[in-house]
Amino acid sequence: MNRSSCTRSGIATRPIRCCGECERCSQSINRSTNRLGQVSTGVPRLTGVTPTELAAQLKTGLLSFPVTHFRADLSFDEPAYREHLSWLSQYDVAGLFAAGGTGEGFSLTPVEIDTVVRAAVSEVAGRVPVIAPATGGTATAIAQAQAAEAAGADGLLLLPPYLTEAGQRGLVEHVSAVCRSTNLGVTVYSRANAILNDVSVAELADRNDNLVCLKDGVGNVEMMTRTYARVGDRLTYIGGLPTAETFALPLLQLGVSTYSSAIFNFVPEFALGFYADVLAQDRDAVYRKLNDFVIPYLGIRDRTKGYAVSIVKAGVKAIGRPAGPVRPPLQDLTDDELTQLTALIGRVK
Ligand SMILES: O=C([O-])C(=O)C[C@H](O)[C@@H](O)C(=O)[O-]
Repeated sequence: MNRSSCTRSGIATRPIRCCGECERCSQSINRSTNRLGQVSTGVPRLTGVTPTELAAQLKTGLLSFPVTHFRADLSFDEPAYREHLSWLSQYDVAGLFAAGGTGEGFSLTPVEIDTVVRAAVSEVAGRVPVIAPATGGTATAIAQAQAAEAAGADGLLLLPPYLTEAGQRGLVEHVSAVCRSTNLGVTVYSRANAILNDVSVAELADRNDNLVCLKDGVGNVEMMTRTYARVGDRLTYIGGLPTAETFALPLLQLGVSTYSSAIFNFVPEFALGFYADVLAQDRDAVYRKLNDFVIPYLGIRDRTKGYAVSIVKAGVKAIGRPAGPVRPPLQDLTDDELTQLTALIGRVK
């Protein structure tokens, strides 16, 4: 990208891709590196969006968590994935989280995650920030963080490590080690076996300048209230419970300004309309849409564990944009459930 086509110069938010050469972009890169004061990974930033800029950007709109496309043999189907991102790109979102939970990041190898992230970075071409996943134990998550930076991702989503339970002190050290390993802005996902309390979130925010977002996958009103009371606007708060629309209106009152939308994959206009109603705090419209679609959708989703992801792949199939099967240990919806979902989607499309 040459200096004259740098899309960051002269605009406040989107698009965010940086040329890395013009005065504004060089300053941005230097400011980011100096301000973090952390050990450099030796990997040059490819985008120049600072952690602070990323946090500000993510709260300007809905967040897209695309499914990851597989062929019948369960290999990654990059052309179909890219086509899906290209189709979704006509809609206005604030960020794209590649290979997150909905994207079955937990079922991808590190090499596959790198391929998916690079495909997303290339396809999105700087229109919105691309956030890459990091998961597993600390060493694995650090390796993924560094791969994400090298791939040109704009941020990192740190997912819970697998299997083991952990205390708050251990979780703080895990998250801090990953933050120290990267210049990218980090979103930590508090969920499952890695639920952070308010004291831990505050300590993490103090210790790690590049920890910029907390994604809440718990929905504990007291804990969210305590967290916002203690940490305030130092972080951007992202609603990340399964089918996040369900909780979006009440969580807005608790400082959670945006959320990850899995249904955006197959009913993007409905998802964006819902988000607009939430922001406008239009209770009647939100509850109408919950009754029309979201609550009946939960009725199908809750039939089997793991369906929160499987039903999204079924949704894209229902609208004629199949993304292939889910990988085990998830299982696909039955034909009967797919028929019910297709009818439900027909009510709001
Ligand atoms: O990492 C993920 O995909 C999530 O857990 C976010 C989802 O998009 C969730 O918020 C949802 O199902 O709406």
